[in-house]
Amino acid sequence: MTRKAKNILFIMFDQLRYDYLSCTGHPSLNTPHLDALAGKGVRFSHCYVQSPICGASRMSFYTGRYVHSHGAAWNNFPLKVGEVTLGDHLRERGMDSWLIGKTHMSVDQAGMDRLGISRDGVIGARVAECGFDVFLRDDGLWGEGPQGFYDKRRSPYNEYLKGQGYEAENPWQQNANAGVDEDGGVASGWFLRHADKPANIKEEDSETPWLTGQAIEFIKTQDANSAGPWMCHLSYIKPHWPYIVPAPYHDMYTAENVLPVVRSDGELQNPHPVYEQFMQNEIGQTFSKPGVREKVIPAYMGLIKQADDQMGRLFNWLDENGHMEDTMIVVTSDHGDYLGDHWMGEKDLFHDPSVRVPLIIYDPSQEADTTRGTVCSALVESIDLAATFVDLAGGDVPDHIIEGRSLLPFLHGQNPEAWREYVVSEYDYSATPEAAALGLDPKQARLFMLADKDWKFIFADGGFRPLLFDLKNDPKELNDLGADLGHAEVINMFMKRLSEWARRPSQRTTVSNDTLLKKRDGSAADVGIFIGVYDERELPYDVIEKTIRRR
Ligand SMILES: O=[N+]([O-])c1ccc(OS(=O)(=O)O)cc1
Repeated sequence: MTRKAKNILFIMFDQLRYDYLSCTGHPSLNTPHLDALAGKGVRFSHCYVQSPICGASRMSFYTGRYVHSHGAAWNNFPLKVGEVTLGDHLRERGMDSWLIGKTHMSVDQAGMDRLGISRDGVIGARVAECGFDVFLRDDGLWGEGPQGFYDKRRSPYNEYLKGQGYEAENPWQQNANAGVDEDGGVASGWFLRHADKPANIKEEDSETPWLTGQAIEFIKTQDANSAGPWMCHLSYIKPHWPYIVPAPYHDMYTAENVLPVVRSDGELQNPHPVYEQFMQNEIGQTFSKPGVREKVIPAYMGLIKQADDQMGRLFNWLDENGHMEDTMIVVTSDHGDYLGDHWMGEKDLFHDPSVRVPLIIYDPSQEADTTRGTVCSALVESIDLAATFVDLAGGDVPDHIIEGRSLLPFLHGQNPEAWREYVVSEYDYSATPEAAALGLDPKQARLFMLADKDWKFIFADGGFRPLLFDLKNDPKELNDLGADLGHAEVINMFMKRLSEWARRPSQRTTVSNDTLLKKRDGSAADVGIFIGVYDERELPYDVIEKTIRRR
């Protein structure tokens, strides 16, 4: 029997840097389970997200479209009701599309109201959840301040913890993301100085194992109902902040395992004004203080180690239940984490620690046997996954809607024709304090990164000069050449590419390219429209006799 991928398990971690797995080069963070998956599949070494911020990046994963196309450009900017999602494409091809975990999707309520779509119906429920059917939605940020919760939804995770006997009002905040201080009080994981404490929760109750258990339950249900084929988006919140992890992971790594920081004094001298603002924010300042990385990074590594162990648990279960034979497994992240590199914390800008992500794809199909254990260095964008999944589900990828390209040819040992020469990522910081500090109108607070293997170019709207990094000679991206007149030619080349990219027909989504090509052959005369004809004898006899001159 020929082996063939039937289902897709699309696993996303949140804020997982491309270089924090052993298979991507980390020298002391050992991740044998993810490494083993890479050994059975293909690891893509140059995968970039469409925006280094969660919400915008995810909407690109879930639509296969650039941020500039779908418009949901920052966290909680609603995704337009009209956007066609991965779920829509897959269901059309007979594959279900399920969610377990985080999407950061905000519903376009005004759009739903305008079209009279209620969330109570199947269609409305899917539109409100980014095209997914929801097995479990948990965005994993149950922070609570004087004005209430960041996330107004019911927290299924808190309900689970309360069911397990945790008595706090908000055990996500008081247990899963907090330790215990010297006086027995709550040592909140929001404060980085507590990152080395064990979280005050049983390891098996913490977020990553809990969600893994949910995934196993989901697949059991599918199996019991003989359902499928399915695409399941298993979407973890970790290793995203708060940086705190339960025992035994909290002290598996020490300051000695922390990689040397990647930053230079030169970056502080005359920096680009936008970069300067982000470096100067509280996160950048804190991560630049002595000792902070040494506190935080071991916890970040512990969270990844725990995630890898949970991958071992999940892959084992899949294996025991025959699903390693029929399920494509994809592992990636929505963006990275600066962790103090380049004097930055968080993400937001375009240095590799922020915009580059790990991507591993395991395809059980026989066609993929020749590429197992290989590394593909093609320039890949996160929007390529939607195209890949649609390709796997069957039929042509609708390239007038999905802007990414299928990676199946790479997985099957073929060389796709005319692969892209550069990747694009965008950042709309119009709603941030950094934009306010720079005195920018919302229209101006936008950045566009274009990168190939040699150069990374960042166009900054608002009248600023661009940024430019010579990746061949400065792979750590420490020397911004954007103001260097000697590089005018490279900058010009990228300005042309930006212009080419910006002109793509991204909004012509209601007519396929095939339809356009077919229209060229059709004649308006066939339907009785004769434009610019001087003499009826120019037309075929029967067109005239059977239509215009007919009595
Ligand atoms: O400002 N916030 O509320 C915020 C910022 C970043 C953030 O992280 S993200 O990974 O979900 O983008 C979540 C919330």
